[in-house]
Amino acid sequence: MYVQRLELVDFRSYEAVAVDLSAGTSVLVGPNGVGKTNLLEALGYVATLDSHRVATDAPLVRAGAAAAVIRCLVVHDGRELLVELEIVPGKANRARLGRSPVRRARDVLGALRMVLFAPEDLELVRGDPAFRRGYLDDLLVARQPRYAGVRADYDRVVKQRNALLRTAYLSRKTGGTRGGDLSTLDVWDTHLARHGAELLAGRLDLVNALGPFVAKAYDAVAAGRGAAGIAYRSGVEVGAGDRATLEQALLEALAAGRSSEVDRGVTLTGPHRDDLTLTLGTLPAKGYASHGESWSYALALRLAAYDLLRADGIEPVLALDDVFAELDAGRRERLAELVGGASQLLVTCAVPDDVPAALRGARYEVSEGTIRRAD
Ligand SMILES: Nc1ncnc2c1ncn2[C@@H]1O[C@H](COP(=O)(O)OP(=O)(O)OP(=O)(O)O)[C@@H](O)[C@H]1O
Repeated sequence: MYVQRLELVDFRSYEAVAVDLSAGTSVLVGPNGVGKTNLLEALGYVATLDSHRVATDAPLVRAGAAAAVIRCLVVHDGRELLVELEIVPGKANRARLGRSPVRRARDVLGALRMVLFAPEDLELVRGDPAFRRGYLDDLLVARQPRYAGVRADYDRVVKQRNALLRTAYLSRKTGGTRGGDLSTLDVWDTHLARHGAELLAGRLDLVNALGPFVAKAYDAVAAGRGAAGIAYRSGVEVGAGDRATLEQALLEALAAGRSSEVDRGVTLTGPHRDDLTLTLGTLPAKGYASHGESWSYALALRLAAYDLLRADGIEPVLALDDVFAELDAGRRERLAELVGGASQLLVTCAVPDDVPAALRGARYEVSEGTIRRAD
């Protein structure tokens, strides 16, 4: 799979830009702040409907504009597919596939599979559990796009259940008599357990499949200095990990935790509270790993995602944002060997000499608002 053409209108710093790309390696070169990452972010948005940098859409739209458009032509198995997204902050995205409108933006997921590694990924190791949950769920969707629906259903149930608990909590706190009715909570428990079990089963399967790839990738990146291990940490007893057992376990955990949820006015049980534990040797990576180890770990998580998708028979686009400047010469060469065979590899850098010679493919110069092929 590779992106043949990318067009942006009012996306981030770009008023209007178009670039033709090819399979193999492309290096995007330019001084700091000219918009290199913005290009990768746009492609990442098409692949996940999310930015790797911001939680809301407003910053993605060029300052002063009302909406942004990302259009990209993806070539997969010799067939071309045009994907178009219009981002209007505060509203649902509009999307087209092959020029036909689709009902929901998430119907485009799967059209472009991409793994993006960026400096922000340090948060995968050092940050809150939400970063690691996001990593797992994005990969789940990249492998099986139907999980986008599972995730959306689960998020909706948690939101509505939280609203109910919160209204009751506030009503009690203010001594009111209205809004304290929790009679529908049992129904929400059933929905939460059903959708939660599906999401949880998907994540558990994923972590099982991913573990060996993470260990191998860390070993390759860090040259044998420590063994990386991942484990899913759930608030419920996962047993054999099948959906029926998980659904039952979630229902029981919700029943057991109901009084504290009512006391606090929030849903405390379910996959939205789980985490992915990362270890190096016998120690947790979070809180123990050095900066370099954390960075190698984050890179290993992305490379493992890339390798797992390839093992599934999907050849995703691989993008490395500002990676080489962080690495010593040995690690640069090792990484170049690991990623050199990608069907499409997009690399950004401010200093071209940071990129190993083995990766000097097509070269693009990025300057304020423009991009041009330079080789
Ligand atoms: N919504 C927006 N409207 C206008 N400009 C924006 C918007 N969002 C970001 N920018 C501008 O985009 C630029 C950052 O672009 P980007 O992060 O792609 O830089 P970069 O080339 O990757 O830089 P570096 O090498 O430092 O990582 C900044 O100048 C920023 O002001």
